[in-house]
Amino acid sequence: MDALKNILSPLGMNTNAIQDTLKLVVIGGTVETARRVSVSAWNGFVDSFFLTAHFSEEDYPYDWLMHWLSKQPAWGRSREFEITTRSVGRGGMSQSTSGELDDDQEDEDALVHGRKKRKVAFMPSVDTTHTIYYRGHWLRITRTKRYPDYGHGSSLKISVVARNNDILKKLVLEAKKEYEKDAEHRVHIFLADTAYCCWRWNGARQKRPMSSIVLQPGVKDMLLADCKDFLCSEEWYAERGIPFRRGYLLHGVPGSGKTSLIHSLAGELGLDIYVLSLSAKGMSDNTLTTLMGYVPSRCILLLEDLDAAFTRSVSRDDKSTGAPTSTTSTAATAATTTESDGSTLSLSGLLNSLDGVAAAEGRLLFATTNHIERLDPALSRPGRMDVWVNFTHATKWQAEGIFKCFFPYQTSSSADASTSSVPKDASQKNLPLPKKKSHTIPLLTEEEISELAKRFAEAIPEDELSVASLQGYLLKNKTRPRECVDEVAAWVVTERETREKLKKEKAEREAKEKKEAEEKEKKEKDEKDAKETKEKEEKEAKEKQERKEARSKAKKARAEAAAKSESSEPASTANDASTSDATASSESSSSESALSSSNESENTTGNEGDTEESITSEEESGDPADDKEGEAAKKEKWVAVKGQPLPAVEAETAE
Ligand SMILES: Nc1ncnc2c1ncn2[C@@H]1O[C@H](COP(=O)(O)OP(=O)(O)OP(=O)(O)O)[C@@H](O)[C@H]1O
Repeated sequence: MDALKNILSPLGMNTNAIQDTLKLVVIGGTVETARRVSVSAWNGFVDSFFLTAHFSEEDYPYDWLMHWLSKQPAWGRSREFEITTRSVGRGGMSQSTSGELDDDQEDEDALVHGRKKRKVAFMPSVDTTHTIYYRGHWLRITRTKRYPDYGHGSSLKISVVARNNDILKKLVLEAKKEYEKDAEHRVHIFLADTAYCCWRWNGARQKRPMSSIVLQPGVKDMLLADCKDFLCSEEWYAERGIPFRRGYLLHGVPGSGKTSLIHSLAGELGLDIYVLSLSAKGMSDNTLTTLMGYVPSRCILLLEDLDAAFTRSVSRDDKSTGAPTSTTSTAATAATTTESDGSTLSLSGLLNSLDGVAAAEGRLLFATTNHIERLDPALSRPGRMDVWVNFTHATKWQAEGIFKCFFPYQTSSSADASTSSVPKDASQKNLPLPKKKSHTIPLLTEEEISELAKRFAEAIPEDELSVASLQGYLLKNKTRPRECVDEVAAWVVTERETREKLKKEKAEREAKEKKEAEEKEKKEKDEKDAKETKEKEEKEAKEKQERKEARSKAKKARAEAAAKSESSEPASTANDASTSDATASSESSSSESALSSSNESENTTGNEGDTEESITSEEESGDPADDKEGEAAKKEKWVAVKGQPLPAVEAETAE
């Protein structure tokens, strides 16, 4: 302190005030450090007595626990809330116990201004710890967000003071049972996320009763029995060494009930549906294999519009046999197709992921397609697609069935009642009763409905209209059963006309597109040809120009040589004859060497020069102006080499 005083005193500062401040800093720091150490020591001490379980949002137990917690009053009494309109967990269940903001909780389906009321629920906020008493133990529960910036990735931490983890096991089991009980009436849908190579829960749909699907007699029963039989035959498959998988190929016209049947089967069998689109952006062999590896054992794996993936990008390498291949060969064939969006998928990759080692056991594979003829036989062979079902346009039998599904009838006991009765018809026995009267449907007797259904079916042409279009017509007339039958014949005519019109328009559009494509192709070809011709002409002109320049250069050189020899001539005349001859011959040889050097310079371009020279001599003969110049040059040369025999000069000129 004294040392500090010594330092500060020359600066003229109030040393007492600074000392006090420093004391405060030191004391404060010591107290805070002591507090932190004691808190962490206490936490460590407490944690040493606690068993802790972590539940991640990506996995099912998180949903079970969240669902269970939503039923716990203590969870609902939390003093810090997150208010949400989103349903909690995959079950789509809101936090019923944590308090609803709606006044009339009973009227769940009520509409406000034509929209369904949104339920607002309280949820304990993240990063707060709640204590819940459960079976003689205090549970400390904390919900945390692992990636707060991205708004997802919640996890749950449950700690309990206990000797072993039995209490946690019991808790998870109980939560699971409750969750499954509540989810009994729903089908969970998961979609493939190609970006993160995982399955994302997409919602829970109400189960669709099998009776609402109208197919040819026996088809539904056959499929249901087959699925049930498969699901309980694991041992049978294991004993025979057959992979425990089964594939169903539902093919046929659009709007014939393929997807609806799968949803209905999932509800009946209590399975979740995992939907995979092979033509999804970023789908590759590796992504597909990884996704297949994450498919749980008892579920429905749905590959929709299988042919669409093939027309888009999937191709099969020539060598592939369609049998399961090794990873190396998959990687090799993966390179066969690469889309601009980065999707790389090969048929070998698809086959490999369907029944390779990483493929899940115990799953039911359902694939739908509108164009079975486009599928590779390796994909649809037994073992991959064991059961094939063809879906056609509506038959009269189906028309009758779907009519009965739409219009419930009254029983004799409730003849005067204003509500619909429970249908007795076997095909309608599973139809849920309407919760409340939403529109006025006249209740007809069973006989009348049967009669109307028959008349309706008679008016529907066999195997011409899709069941979806019949459903559309019935939906439009859902409150007018009698008028619906009276007007059906006219509707069929209109429908035919519309279809014809659409067909014609489509044909015209296709023809137009084809014509446009052809014209475009022709135009492109013409443009290309014109461009090529122009380029050729330009090249030729350039070459000609270059040759001309070379020629004029050569001529200039010759002229210079001739001029030089002319200027030296008077001097030579003064000398004696012998000297003159010698000089002349030496000049001539120098002019020759000048000429030959100019020729050499022309020839330095190699082969091109050779060609040029031959062309030049041809051109020279054809061009009168050049001829004149040539004559003059010859004359000059003659003057330059006079005294030498003419043929030699000519020969040289020709050179
Ligand atoms: N056989 C059927 N029984 C009952 N409803 C049907 C039937 N076929 C079609 N529908 C109705 O038509 C609509 C379309 O059916 P769905 O999507 O199942 O047809 P799809 O064959 O899968 O068509 P796409 O091949 O175009 O996918 C649904 O609303 C469904 O209720």
